Amino acid sequence: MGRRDRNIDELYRSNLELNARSNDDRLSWGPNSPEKTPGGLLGCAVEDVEDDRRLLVLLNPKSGPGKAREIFQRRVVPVLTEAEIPYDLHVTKFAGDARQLMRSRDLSKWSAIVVVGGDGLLFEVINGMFERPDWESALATPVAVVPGGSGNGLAKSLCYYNGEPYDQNPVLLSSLNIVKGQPMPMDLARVETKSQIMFSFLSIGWGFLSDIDIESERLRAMGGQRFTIWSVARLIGLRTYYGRLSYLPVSGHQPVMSPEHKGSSIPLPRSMSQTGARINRDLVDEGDERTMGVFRSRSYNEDLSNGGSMRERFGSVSSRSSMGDGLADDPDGVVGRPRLDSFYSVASRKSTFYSAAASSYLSAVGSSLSVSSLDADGSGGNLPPARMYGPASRLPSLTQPVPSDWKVIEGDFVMVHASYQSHIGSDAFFAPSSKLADGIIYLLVVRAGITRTQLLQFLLGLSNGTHLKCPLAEMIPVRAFRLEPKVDDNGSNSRGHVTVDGELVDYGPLQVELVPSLAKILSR
Ligand SMILES: Nc1ncnc2c1ncn2[C@@H]1O[C@H](COP(=O)(O)OP(=O)(O)OP(=O)(O)O)[C@@H](O)[C@H]1O
Repeated sequence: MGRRDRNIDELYRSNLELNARSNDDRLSWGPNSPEKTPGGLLGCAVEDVEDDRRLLVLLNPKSGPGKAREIFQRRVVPVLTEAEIPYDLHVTKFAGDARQLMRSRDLSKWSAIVVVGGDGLLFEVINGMFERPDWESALATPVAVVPGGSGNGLAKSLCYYNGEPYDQNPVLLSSLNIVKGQPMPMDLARVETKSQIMFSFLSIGWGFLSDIDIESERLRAMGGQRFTIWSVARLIGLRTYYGRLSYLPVSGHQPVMSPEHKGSSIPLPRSMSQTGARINRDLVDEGDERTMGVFRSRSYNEDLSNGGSMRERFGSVSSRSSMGDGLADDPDGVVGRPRLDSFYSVASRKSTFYSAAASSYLSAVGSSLSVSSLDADGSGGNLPPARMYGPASRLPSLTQPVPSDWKVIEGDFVMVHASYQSHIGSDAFFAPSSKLADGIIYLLVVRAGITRTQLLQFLLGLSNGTHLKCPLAEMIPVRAFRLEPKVDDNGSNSRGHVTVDGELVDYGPLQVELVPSLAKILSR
């Protein structure tokens, strides 16, 4: 172990001791700042070690309670300085800024992309990577997270996977992941709605938990507390939503549910067509043709276990919706189903482009950043229209029936929530069995009929992973699923919300399939 490593380890140990002594001042590293400690945080000479790492740090000053700048300057910079890792900092100016940056920059300049903020900022970064024709090589650049948001589900999950005590000092642990971590494969979910394709690293939700997430936005200044307060409000005004859930179970995995649930009678499903629901009319019209689909789950599972490059496994498709041609245009040919839909108004994205030149920068010693290194012409005005690239779907389209070996449940739900990480928030231990790259979506289903008391028990259990003892809460490991919330005749959403990684998406049908090990994240 070199001196630099020893210094970082010492930093880690001394900070844990510091935290044990004082819970009031976890920020306290002493008066260090990059300007004040040109020789490193501990004032030690550091050996010259061959290290060509350079980070791009994206910081959302509006994350959570708005402390991301302070967190970065006081607690991350000292670690990077000690490790002598130079970085370029971009402070986001508006929602979508990080996404545009990821779409338009030469990522080969950086060894990793560090997100200082919440899960929403990482969602932008990942989806920006998929807006590049070279998405596959973009995804080879690992991401890293420093928790500064309200939820911070991925940061907490990483600590859980590594057996580290997140609550003692999440920022330090995340910083150590950056300087000492290795790129680890991470599953992503490909999500398709009627108008969008996106890639998710954390969760997808409909109903109760998503309602809390979105409706508590007005309490953002409170940080994570906002979820607790709004949970009480939603418990009092408990809502149910009608819809249909179809899923492909992971073979060999049994659903996890409470003993009470196993014996309880669940309300019988109603037929969607009899209710006059507008959901997926094609499915109703096509009737038994669902067995004709070529996208059988058997081949889906085989795909999952195959090796090879992502292109070999899935093909590659770009969605060119705004241009209206609706055809997949991958020059290498398309293995999967061509995309017919599209999204993103090209005009609106262009009009909201801001140059990175307007951002402020900080640099570790010896890493001063010239503005031009981020934004060559300072204008940023010549971006190509946004398109979504990435692996093609192996599922039937949203308007086609699901394969015959999928399971289907229909009726009233309190929530459906899915995740591929252990934690969907720093205090929401959603899927204790989940791993970073296990190829599994954990699908939590809570049907109508649950009482407020039971739901309260569920919420309390969510902090320590005992929520599945709650009657009517069922956790199903799946490879893919389709959610079809009933949309009112007037197109409204019955006050419910659908979210992807905590971001609001259109209320309507969506389809999700896990793509194993699609991204890389720095972890130990
Ligand atoms: N400068 C900015 N001003 C306003 N919004 C921004 C800015 N930069 C990013 N955003 C948007 O803010 C949203 C929330 O950001 P972020 O995820 O960092 O914090 P959070 O929502 O508090 O945390 P979490 O997602 O973990 O709950 C994201 O959707 C992102 O697009």
